Amino acid sequence: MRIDNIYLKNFLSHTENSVSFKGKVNVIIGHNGAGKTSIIDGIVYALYRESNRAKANNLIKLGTSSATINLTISNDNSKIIVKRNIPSGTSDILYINNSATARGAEKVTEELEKIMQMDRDVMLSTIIVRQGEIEDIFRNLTNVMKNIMKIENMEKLTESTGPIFSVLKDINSKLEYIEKSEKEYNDVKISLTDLKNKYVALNEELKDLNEKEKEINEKEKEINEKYDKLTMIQTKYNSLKNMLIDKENNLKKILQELEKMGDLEKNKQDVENKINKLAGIEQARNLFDELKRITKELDMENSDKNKLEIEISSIEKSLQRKEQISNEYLRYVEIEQLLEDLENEEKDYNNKLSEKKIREKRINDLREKLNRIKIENLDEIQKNIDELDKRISDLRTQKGQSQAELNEAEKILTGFKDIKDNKCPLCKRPLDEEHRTKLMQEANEKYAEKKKEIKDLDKKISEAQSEKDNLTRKLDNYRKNQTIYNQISHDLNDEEEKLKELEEKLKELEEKHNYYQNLKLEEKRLKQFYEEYMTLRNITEDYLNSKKQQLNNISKIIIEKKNRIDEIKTKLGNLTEQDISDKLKELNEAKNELQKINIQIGKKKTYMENLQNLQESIDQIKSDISKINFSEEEYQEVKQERENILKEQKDIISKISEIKGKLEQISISIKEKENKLTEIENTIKDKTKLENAKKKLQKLREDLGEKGLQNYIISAVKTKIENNLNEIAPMFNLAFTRISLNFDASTRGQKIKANISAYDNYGREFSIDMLSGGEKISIALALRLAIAKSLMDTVGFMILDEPTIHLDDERRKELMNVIRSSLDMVPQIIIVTHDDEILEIGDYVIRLEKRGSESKVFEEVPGND
Ligand SMILES: Nc1ncnc2c1ncn2[C@@H]1O[C@H](COP(=O)(O)OP(=O)(O)OP(=O)(O)O)[C@@H](O)[C@H]1O
Repeated sequence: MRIDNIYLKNFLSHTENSVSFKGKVNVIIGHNGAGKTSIIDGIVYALYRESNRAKANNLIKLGTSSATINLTISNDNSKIIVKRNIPSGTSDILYINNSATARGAEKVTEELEKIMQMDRDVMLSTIIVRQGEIEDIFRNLTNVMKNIMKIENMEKLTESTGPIFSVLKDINSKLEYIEKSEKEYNDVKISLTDLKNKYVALNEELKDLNEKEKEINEKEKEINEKYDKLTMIQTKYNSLKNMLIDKENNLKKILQELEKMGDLEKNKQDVENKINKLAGIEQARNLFDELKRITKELDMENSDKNKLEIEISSIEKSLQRKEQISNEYLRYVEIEQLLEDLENEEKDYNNKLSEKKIREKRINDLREKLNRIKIENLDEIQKNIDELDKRISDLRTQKGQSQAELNEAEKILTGFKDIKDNKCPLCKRPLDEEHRTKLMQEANEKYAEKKKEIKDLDKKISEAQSEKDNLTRKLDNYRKNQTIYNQISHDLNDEEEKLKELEEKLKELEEKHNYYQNLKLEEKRLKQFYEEYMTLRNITEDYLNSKKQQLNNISKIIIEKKNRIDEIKTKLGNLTEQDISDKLKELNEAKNELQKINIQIGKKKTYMENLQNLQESIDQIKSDISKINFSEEEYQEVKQERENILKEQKDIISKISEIKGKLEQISISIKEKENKLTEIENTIKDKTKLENAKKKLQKLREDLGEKGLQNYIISAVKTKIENNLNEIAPMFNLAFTRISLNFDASTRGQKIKANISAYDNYGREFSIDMLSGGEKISIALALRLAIAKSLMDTVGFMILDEPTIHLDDERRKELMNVIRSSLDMVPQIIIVTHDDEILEIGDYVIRLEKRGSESKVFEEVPGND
């Protein structure tokens, strides 16, 4: 069987890669972490669902949720494809020659093991060699053997933590328990007999007590009947007795009350006499009250009379005063009328007066304004302006002449510049240089002189013009002032005329105004009389008469009241107010007393009736009591006897229940003990069976031990492995003729130890430790292949993951030779390495590179570029 291809999707660092193994020696090469070992992990997972990274889910590429591995393997007859998924499930499929032979993870693994003829443990310890583990086979051989022969399960059976040991432990503890139970059985039996004896004795005692209980019950019945009868009579007797006491008490109380009441009729007569005697005093009280009221009223009338007399005298005075000031009042009224008539003229006078003041002020203001305005001689200024005008005109004429001369000079100068035929532009004669220079100089001088002349003239014109402008402005201003002056003078004349008119009118109004003012003064003087008269205006003769009438009426009433007072006083005589109130008090008390006596008399009547009834019922109760014929002594005797019987009965009953309780308790204990005995009997019954089982298990443990079956199994397969080893080893060109393999079970601890030795031509024995590095690697690989071959017919491939790791240069070279030699035994070798040297022995190279977080695969055949 050889490995053809593996397809990895989302497996560790492989996003999606397909790797073919087309050579004999296939070298997977790349840097650390490039994804090399991941390919081997893929192969192992496809074959056995085995993860080298703790758990299967760790094989899924981070950031994805599932991984896929498709492995293609083949032999001469068939092509097998294994499809696996992680997380695993029903989707795993095994195809043989394109037909699905098994489905589901477990089924696929089972079928594959059959095809490969090798289970996972054998494969992983022989033809798949993990990083740097080639020689580990020497150290682990015993374990490898146990592992591949499945002996470790046997060991587990016999270990002190194993199932045989634990069953034995269980049996031992059961036997120990049986021993203890046998002892307990005897103890229980003795105590059971004791209990049964006690039960019989108590039963006898119970019978006696039951007899006694019957007797006492009879007695109890008899005495209860007697006692109930007497109790009924006693209840009746007691109730009658209580009733009698109640009635007698009531009778006593009534008699006491009647005695306390005394001779009520006589008392009543006395009080009634007293009341009759005092009857007149109430009338005297009324008279006294009337006297008090009238006296008070009389005081008030007298005070009203006094007030009226004062008022009348004041009215008479006021009337007198009114008479005195009546002329002033009338004059005041007259003046008021006159003032009212003159009112408008006075107003007119005052208005004119204030108008006069305003006009006077205005005239003053106008005069001040006129004084402030300056008046110039305008003709003089105009004359100066005219002169300036003439001067400017002369200057302009002069400037015109100078300008013409300047133009002339300029023309001459321009004529010289444009000269072409060398003729004088003025005289048109031939022009020599000297003549030309002289003429030019003259023309230039003239030009400069005229220029200056024009400039001076411009300055003079401008000065004269500005002087003229100044005078013109002044003239304008003076003209404006003159106009204003004329206007104000005109206004002033107007105002003065109006003021004159006003003064004349005021003169006309002055007489009335003076008259008005005099009236005003008089009005002021009379005003107080007028106001005083106004306060008295309602006081009249009629008013005085009505008051006098009122005074008359009051005087009459006063006389009437005085008469009535005298009358009452005569009636009352010497009786004082104190006397009256004392007697009234006495009368009220007597009336209250009479009321109380009447109530008592009513009560006395009811008492007398009750007395009669009570006496009758007392006689009746007494006769009932004597009929009952009850004896307290007899009752007490029966009561005591009954109590004694009840006590005795109670004692017997409690004793019976005590014995019954004890009997119940004992019978429970008897039952428990009997159950215990049956239980112990059942336990003891298994003793012989358990002892036999113990012997058999001890034997089984020995047989399954390393010295027994384990040793047998290993020695059976050992010969086959040893033969294979001696067949394979020579292919590595070793200098040994034979290699032996021994498994000894040590006496101490029963552990099997593997011993490998090599023998040379001379029959000398070499232990593994004595061999060279290359020899060790060769024998280790040979041993791995020998084991593999002893379990399967042909070994199709071998996988070596980083075999050179930790090896020095020499050993690395030796290893490469060994690998080359291995090809004779294994047709396909897959080597994982980061060591370029290994490329030397590879005929197919699979290069791995990590790009980002993804592994990329590049396959190549060395020498084919
Ligand atoms: N679940 C995962 N998803 C993605 N990448 C992972 C996962 N688990 C491990 N890796 C990364 O995959 C890369 C490949 O690991 P692998 O063991 O195949 O490397 P290698 O080429 O054999 O390296 P070395 O020579 O160091 O043994 C590593 O960088 C590792 O960190």
